[in-house]
Amino acid sequence: MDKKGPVKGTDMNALTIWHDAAIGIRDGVVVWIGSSEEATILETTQTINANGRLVTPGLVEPHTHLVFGGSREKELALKQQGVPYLDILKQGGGILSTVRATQEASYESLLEKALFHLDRMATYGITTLEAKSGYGLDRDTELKQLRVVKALNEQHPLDIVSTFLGAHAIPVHYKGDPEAFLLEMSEMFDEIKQENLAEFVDIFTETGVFTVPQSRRYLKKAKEKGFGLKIHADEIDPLGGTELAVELGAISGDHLAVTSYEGIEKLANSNTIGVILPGTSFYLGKDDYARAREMIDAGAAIAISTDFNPGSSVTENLQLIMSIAALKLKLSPEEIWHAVTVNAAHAIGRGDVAGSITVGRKADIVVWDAPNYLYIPYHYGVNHTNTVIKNGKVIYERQGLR
Ligand SMILES: O=C(O)CC1=NCN=C1
Ligand SMILES: [Zn+2]
Repeated sequence: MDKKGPVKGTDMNALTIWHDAAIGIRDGVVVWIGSSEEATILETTQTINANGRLVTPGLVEPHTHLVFGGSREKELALKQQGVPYLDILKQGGGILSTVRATQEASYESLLEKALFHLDRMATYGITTLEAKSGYGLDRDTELKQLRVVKALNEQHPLDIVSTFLGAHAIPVHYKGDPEAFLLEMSEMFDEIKQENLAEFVDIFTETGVFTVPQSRRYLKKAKEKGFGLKIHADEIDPLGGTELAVELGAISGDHLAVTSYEGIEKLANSNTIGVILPGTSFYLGKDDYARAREMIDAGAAIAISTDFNPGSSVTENLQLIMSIAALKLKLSPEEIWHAVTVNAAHAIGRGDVAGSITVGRKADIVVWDAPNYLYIPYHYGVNHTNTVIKNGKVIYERQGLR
C-alpha cells in the first residue's frame, strides 16, 4: 500500500508486492524496509521470522457498532421466516431492542463487553477501527456509549475512531416527531465536541427512520459544529442517501446496497468513500449487494467493513467479509486489500497514519498463515492471522493446540 490514497478506480488493482522483504521497527515506528539480505546488517533486539509468510499492513475496520448491550439471536428465526429488517424495527425490535438493553446496561458492563469484541477483532488482524454510538437515543445513554469508546481507546492497544450515531432510529416517545428527536440529538453536538467524544456524526437515512431532507438539515448542523460526516445510506430503500453524502462532502457513505446509477456516478466523481457492508446483505438474506464493481469501474474509492452489530451483521471477522466481497461483489483480491487497508483508513480520517507499511508510520503489521495475498479471500470463514503487531508490539500470536 505505497499509495497515499484514497485509492480510486483502476488504481485499486495496482498492488505493490515486495518479495523476501524485511521491515525494521524502532520505538513502534517503521524505520526501514528492504530485502532480507540487507536486513542481516541490522543490529536487532528482537527478530520475528515470517518464514516466507504473507505480511501486510494491519487491517482497518471502518464501520462498527461496537458498544451495545444484550443480543438479538431471537430475531434470527424472524429473518428465516422472511420478516423484513424494517418491519422488525417498526414492531419495536431490531435497533430498538438493543436500545433497551443498552439503556439498562451499566457503563462497566458495556466496557467489559466491548473489550471482549475488541480483543477478538485484534486476533483477526484489525489494528485500527471505527466505533459508533446509536443504541441510546437519549442523551445519557449516548454519552455513556461514547465514553466507553473513549475509555477503550485509553485501555486497549487498538486505535478507535468515534462516531456519534444518536440519529440511528426514532425512539418510541418521539414516534410521530422525528424532527423534534433530531433537535434533541443535535443539541448534544457542543458537549460531544467539548469532551472530544466523537470525530464524526452519522445518521440512518432510511424508510421509516430519517428522510433525506431531515438528514440534510441534521448533518449540515453537525458540519457547522466541525464534525466529519457519515451516512448509513441506501441500505434497504434507494432514498438517495448516497447522493446526499456526496452533496454534503461526507467522508463516507456507508452500505450503498441499493444506490442508484446517478448515485454511483456522483460517488465516483467525489472525494466521498463508499464503505460497503456485504456481510449485512449476506446476513439479511438480501439478493441485492452493493454494486461495488460498478462503483470502482466508475472511478470510486471503495472500502469494506463487517458492520459489526448485534442485529444485521453479527461478526468481527473482516477476513470473512473479504471473501464475501470477492464472491458477491466480484472485487479482485488487489481491490479487496486496498478496501481493508488504505481506503478504510481514509474512510475514518486515518489515511495518514494507518493502512500501509511506510517508513515513518506506526508499525501496525500482520503476519498471516498464508503464502500470498490471494489466499485470504480464497479460504473463507477462518482466522488466518499468525502474528498481529500494533505500534511495533506483538499483541497476538496464534497458539498451536495444547
Ligand atoms: O441493526 C442494527 O443494530 C445496526 C444497523 N443500523 C442500521 N442498519 C443496521
Ligand atoms: Zn451500521
